[in-house]
Amino acid sequence: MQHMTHIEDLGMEGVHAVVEQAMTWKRQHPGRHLEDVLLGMLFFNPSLRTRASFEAVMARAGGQSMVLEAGKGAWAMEHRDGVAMDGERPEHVREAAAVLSRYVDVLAVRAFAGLMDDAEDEADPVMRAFRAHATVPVISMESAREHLCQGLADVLTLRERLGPLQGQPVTLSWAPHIKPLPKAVPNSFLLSAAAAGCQVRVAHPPGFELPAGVRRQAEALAAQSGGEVQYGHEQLEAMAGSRAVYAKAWGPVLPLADEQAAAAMMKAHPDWRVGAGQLAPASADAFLMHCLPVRRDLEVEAALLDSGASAVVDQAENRFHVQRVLLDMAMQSIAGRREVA
Ligand SMILES: CC(=O)N[C@@H](CCCN)C(=O)O
Ligand SMILES: NC(=O)OP(=O)(O)O
Repeated sequence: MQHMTHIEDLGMEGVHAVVEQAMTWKRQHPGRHLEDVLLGMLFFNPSLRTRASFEAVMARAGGQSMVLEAGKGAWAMEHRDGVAMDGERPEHVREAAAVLSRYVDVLAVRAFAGLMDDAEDEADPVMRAFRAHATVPVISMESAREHLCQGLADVLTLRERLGPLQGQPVTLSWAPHIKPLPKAVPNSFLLSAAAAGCQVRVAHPPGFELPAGVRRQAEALAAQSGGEVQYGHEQLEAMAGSRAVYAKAWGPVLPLADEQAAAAMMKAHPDWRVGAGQLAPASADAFLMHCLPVRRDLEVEAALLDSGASAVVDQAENRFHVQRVLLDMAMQSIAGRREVA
């Protein structure tokens, strides 16, 4: 049984295999390869693309999906062990994961970062609890540490537009926001682009460093793939000659003294908003990436989003294509031992 929640579940070769298979299936539809498969989706947070793309894959491939929202329709859920459940969460992940596993073939979970403590978010306690207690494959729909499906769709987008990715310079740029956002998307872009062999440049103002464990892992993947990872505080410098510019808001290094200080840090660098000026030092055919949803004229200039340089809708489409492959791999990993006939 194969869980697919973190890049370590796939490794460098797995990232490559998923992206190449997705490219093949984009050209040649694989048909109803998920016939009779039931996907359970459990959301702790809102979603447009993730929910719609997983539901679309299941419908198109002959399977079915069911959606539950923890704390909204379904019970609010505790994930910690060893605590008396005397608060607002009546259900524990231990039972929820075990019970849902009796109904569905694959369980997909979205549980964003708590944004209180970087070490805790990096340890990814909610997703790890589902991995530990589900008896069917678990797929992450974004957790505290990573957004695996997004990172894979991002690499597919790069691969389609740039061809072989070895040594290709791509820039991940921090962007302003009204409040701290999770680091899962930048973490996963860094990890998957490094695994794909890119020269990844990460630019952010001081105080927004990505978690040390993620950076170490990205460097190890780059060493394996022949890629490279660079960090800097100069946005325009990081753009020079870049083939793609990924704009993303993420929160400061935590724990921070108070929420207001964190929000102030997010608003303190309005000149980091990504627009035509930021793309100017990049290569002439450089394109804009963003995982969406994006705040127009706050994170990214509306005119750039509306221009031919934007790849954000293609990126969102590619979620469908990589998830189709992940679901197929999940089913292959349990061939012959399904819980429900
Ligand atoms: C606005 C917001 O909360 N964005 C979330 C989700 C992005 C893609 N799923 C984030 O930045 O992680
Ligand atoms: N990019 C992404 O995961 O979008 P949603 O949050 O809308 O699912």
